[in-house]
Amino acid sequence: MQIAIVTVSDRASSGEYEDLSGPAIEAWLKEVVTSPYETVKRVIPDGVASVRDTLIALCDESAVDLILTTGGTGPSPRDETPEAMREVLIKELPGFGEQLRRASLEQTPTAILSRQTAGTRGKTLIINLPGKPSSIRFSLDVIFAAVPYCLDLIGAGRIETDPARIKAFRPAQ
Ligand SMILES: Nc1ncnc2c1ncn2[C@@H]1O[C@H](COP(=O)(O)OP(=O)(O)OP(=O)(O)O)[C@@H](O)[C@H]1O
Ligand SMILES: Nc1nc2c(c(=O)[nH]1)N[C@H]1C(S)=C(S)[C@@H](COP(=O)(O)O)O[C@H]1N2
Repeated sequence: MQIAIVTVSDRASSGEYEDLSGPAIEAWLKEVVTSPYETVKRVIPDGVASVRDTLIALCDESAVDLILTTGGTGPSPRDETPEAMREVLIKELPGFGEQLRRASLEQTPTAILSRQTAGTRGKTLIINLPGKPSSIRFSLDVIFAAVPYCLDLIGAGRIETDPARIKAFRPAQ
């Protein structure tokens, strides 16, 4: 089981500030995922080509099971993660973005500005999260129950979670 964490940020990738969002994802996974996995980390600039090429390489060459991206989903000119997703995904799973916006709107009115989505390419599930480090824990908390079953369905590796934190939902077969 390989999980990739991709930080999409011009300033974090240039060293203007320290990447805090990637490490926040890593810390959350450490707390919640109880089955063995390896992490692959990338910190890349915004832009369609940068995000598309990184995601395609992680799917097609590294064959990672799950990719969590953070950043680049807003309306600013350089926010192009969703445009890159369009060139990468074979099947879109819009429910992840819908749930992130629905839940986040109860916290902040600017959640309406987010264009996060998710989907699959081969046996890889890719999910976008917002860029703000403080949004990571909340975002993963509201979507992750559906992730292990989605990985089962696409033939990716199996994930177990600490049920005290996230109860993975697998419908009875
Ligand atoms: N990876 C990150 N690490 C630390 N702080 C971040 C990161 N991504 C975003 N932030 C913080 O959250 C704020 C809002 O996030 P947003 O995604 O709009 O960043 P941004 O201004 O587009 O970053 P950039 O221009 O570098 O891509 C940023 O101003 C920054 O303070
Ligand atoms: N839970 C949560 N969702 C959130 C936010 C947040 O702080 N918390 N920020 C919003 C803002 S201000 C923007 S612009 C969009 C897109 O953020 P991104 O460009 O960093 O991906 O996510 C939104 N969703």
